[in-house]
Amino acid sequence: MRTAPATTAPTTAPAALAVRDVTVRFAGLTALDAVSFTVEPGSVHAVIGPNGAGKSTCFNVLSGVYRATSGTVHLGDTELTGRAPHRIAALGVARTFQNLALPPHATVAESMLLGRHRLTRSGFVSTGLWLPSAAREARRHLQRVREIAEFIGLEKELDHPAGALPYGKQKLVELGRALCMEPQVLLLDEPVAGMTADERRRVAAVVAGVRDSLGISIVLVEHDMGVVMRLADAVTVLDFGRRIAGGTPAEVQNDPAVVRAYLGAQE
Ligand SMILES: Nc1ncnc2c1ncn2[C@@H]1O[C@H](COP(=O)(O)OP(=O)(O)OP(=O)(O)O)[C@@H](O)[C@H]1O
Repeated sequence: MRTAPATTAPTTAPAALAVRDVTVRFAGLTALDAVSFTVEPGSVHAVIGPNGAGKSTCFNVLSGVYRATSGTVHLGDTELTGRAPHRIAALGVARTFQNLALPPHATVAESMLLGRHRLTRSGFVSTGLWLPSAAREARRHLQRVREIAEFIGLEKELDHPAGALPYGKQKLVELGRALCMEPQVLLLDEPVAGMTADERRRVAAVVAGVRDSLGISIVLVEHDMGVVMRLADAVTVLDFGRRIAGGTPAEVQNDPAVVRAYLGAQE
């Protein structure tokens, strides 16, 4: 992996993502029950738990897809609770999807450029008329896309159709697109699911690089315990919608409640 590209994000102090007493109820079922945790700036925070524990629900609340029944989510002083997904993205919380969500015929560069949309000042009219200011802006965005592609090791594929790349690289394109939004927080939904061991290692290295070189906080919902234990600085463990443990990977691994939850899930 290359050295980190300088960020063009606003130079505000990195903010913590604070989840406080978040409850989500679906018709009689409590999917999340007063869950609290804090994602420290520049850390990888994993949310784990057996099937049905509430991980996806938590992810969907953070990204604005689900509305919490009660509780709050803040990024620094900014309240994210109840905002629409595009507003949350604009406030600096970008996400990737569990299933691939790339436009079918776009190149890697075009797919990543989509992530620049909210940072684009020129409207469609000036871009369509190819005004010099719009052309300058387009060049700047493309340059940034190139830097990020280099950072994630996709610079050679920029002009390839994204959909024709191997699965692992397509997932990296999605990650690149999210990085193109210059987020403060990146939400990764099972980033290594369905990957080969090589692809998993590569994605894990890129995620570590995003934290270490770009200082972006990462919330990781992931089933692969090897990846979680290697990458995470902190782990929140959910079971039946409740937070049953939290701490470093080593701490939660030896927590009797966590062991019980996972053993119970295998019965
Ligand atoms: N939209 C929904 N409507 C009704 N119930 C839901 C909805 N989304 C999730 N649930 C329920 O909430 C609970 C938590 O589900 P969730 O998908 O968040 O768990 P998870 O930890 O992500 O599970 P998995 O590891 O299997 O993906 C489950 O009982 C699930 O059936």
